[in-house]
Parts: sequence; C-alpha cells; structure tokens
Amino acid sequence: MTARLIDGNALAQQIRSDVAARAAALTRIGRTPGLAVILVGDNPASQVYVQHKVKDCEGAGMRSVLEKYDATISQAELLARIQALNEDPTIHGILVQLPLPAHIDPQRVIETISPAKDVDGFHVQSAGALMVGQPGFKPCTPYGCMKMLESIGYDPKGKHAVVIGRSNIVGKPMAMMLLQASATVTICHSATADLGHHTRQADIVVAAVGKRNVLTADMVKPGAVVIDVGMNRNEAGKLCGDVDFEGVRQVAGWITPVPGGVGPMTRAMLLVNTIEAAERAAARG
Ligand SMILES: Nc1nc(=O)c2c([nH]1)NC[C@@H]1CN(c3ccc(C(=O)N[C@@H](CCC(=O)O)C(=O)O)cc3)C=[N+]21
Repeated sequence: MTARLIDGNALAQQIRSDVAARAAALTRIGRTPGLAVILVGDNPASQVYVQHKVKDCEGAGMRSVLEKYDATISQAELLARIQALNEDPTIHGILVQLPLPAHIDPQRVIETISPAKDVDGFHVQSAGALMVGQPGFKPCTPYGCMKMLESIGYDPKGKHAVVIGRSNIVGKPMAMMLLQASATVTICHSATADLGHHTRQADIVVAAVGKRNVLTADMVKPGAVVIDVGMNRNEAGKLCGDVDFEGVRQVAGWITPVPGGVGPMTRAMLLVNTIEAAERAAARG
C-alpha cells in the first residue's frame, strides 16, 4: 500500500478563490483588504518568499504594500514604522518577514504589531487566545495543517497526534490546535529520548524540525497521517522536507509532499487571516 497524497497546491487554490470572493465583497463597500509586508535586509530566500506573498495578495484581489529596509535600520525606526501601519486604516494585516538582523529583537518587533493586525499569529496575545480558545489569529503553518486534515475528512478527536518540534511558530501552536480538536497530543523535541517509540503510536505525525529524514518508515504506524512541515535542501539542492518521503509513503495512509504540501497552505492561510482581519475591521465600522 502506498499513502495517498494531500495536495497542498490544490487545497490552497480552493482557499484562495474563497478569499478572493470575500475580498471582492469588501472592495464593493470600499474596504479593499490591505496587507503590509516588511522585509529587512537582503536575505535571498526572504526576498523570494515576500514576492510570493505580494503576488498571492494581488491574485486574491487584495492590496499589498511591500516595505523594504536596509539591514542597518535601527530597531527604533522599525518599531516606529510598525506603529504607523497600526494606525493606517487601509492596512488590515502586518507581516514582518523573519529572520531579522541580529541587532533587532524579533519578539519586541512582533509585540509592537497591533494584535488586530497580527496576521502571522505570532503576538503573545494571539498565542494566548489560541491557548484559551478565544478568537484571534492562528499561525499560518499549523492552521494550514489543520485545514489539510479537514480536507481529507480526518477528525483528530480521540486520535493520538505526535508533533515533532516545539517552536513558537509551528510546534507549540500545532499541538494547541490538535488539542483543541480533541486529539491526545505528544510533543517531541531534540531532548526526546526515543522519538520512534512515540511516533510509532501516532495516528497523526507532524514533523516540524527543519532537518532531513527526522521521520523514517520504521517510525510510522501503518495508515498514519504524516504532515511534513520541513523545508530543507538535499545535497543536490533539491527542496525536501523532514520526512523520508519515499520510505514513509510505503507505510503511511496519507502524506503531504514537499514541495506542494504545507508551504502553499502557509501562504493561503496568510490570505485567510488577512481577509478575516479586514472583515473584522469592516464590522467595527
Ligand atoms: N513573518 C514570517 N512569516 C512567515 O510565514 C515566514 C517567515 N516570516 N519567514 C520565512 C518562513 C518560510 N515560509 C514559507 C512559506 C511558504 C513556502 C512555500 O510556499 N514553499 C513552496 C516551495 C517554494 C520554493 O520552491 O522555494 C512549497 O513548499 O511548495 C515556503 C516558506 C514562511 N515564513
């Protein structure tokens, strides 16, 4: 048996067209959604990602503003720029591309973004809202993973989910969302003694480490759903995830590919959060 693929590109396309319809409705009442993307420095990967986000907005009929700053910008200047965007009624979402140069404290930057415009879902208030089950913005990557489960009709309730990785932007919020969906959740990380012991019991495995071949076929229960959040390059420079895809697909029931899996969903959920922010702003008047 080989696993069925969860096609992130196809699902992201559906989500984008839904967002486009919602954006058109806001435009009709003179409230075109607007996303501000801030890029500091000239990290080539960040340049590409940021261009994608701008293009995604255009495709969905939303306005985007790309602000590029030299790597030498002071933290104070950057914070002042964010404060100005917080006040700007035409901007509904603010994203500061990470990583930032070493002299800038990323948490300080994130906390300066108005929680109402925190479409990355990285603000402590967003994290707190997720933790207590209040409305807020969910981080795009784990939010996209939940949508992928939903798309295959998979209800996490009563299932055992193992999340590998404990970052603030993926692992921890992923575990929270699965818990909210009534899964039994185990979080594994670099100090976990026997990773395979845990993953072999999992109905759902989410690999979010940033290292190749973290999950191999011998570590997967037959039929499990495997979600690969990793974004790595192999020796040949080819994009690959954290999962040994060729091996694991022989055992799993469902698997997400890299590329074409979680990545496109992350981008789609940014649009969802932005349209949500714009709709909430319109409802406030
Ligand atoms: N404030 C902030 N928010 C982010 O969401 C954020 C960030 N900073 N910094 C960098 C990471 C990385 N990230 C990706 C999203 C989609 C793909 C993606 O669409 N990947 C394609 C492949 C793209 C390619 O070929 O390189 C895929 O998996 O199919 C990749 C990477 C968002 N990030």
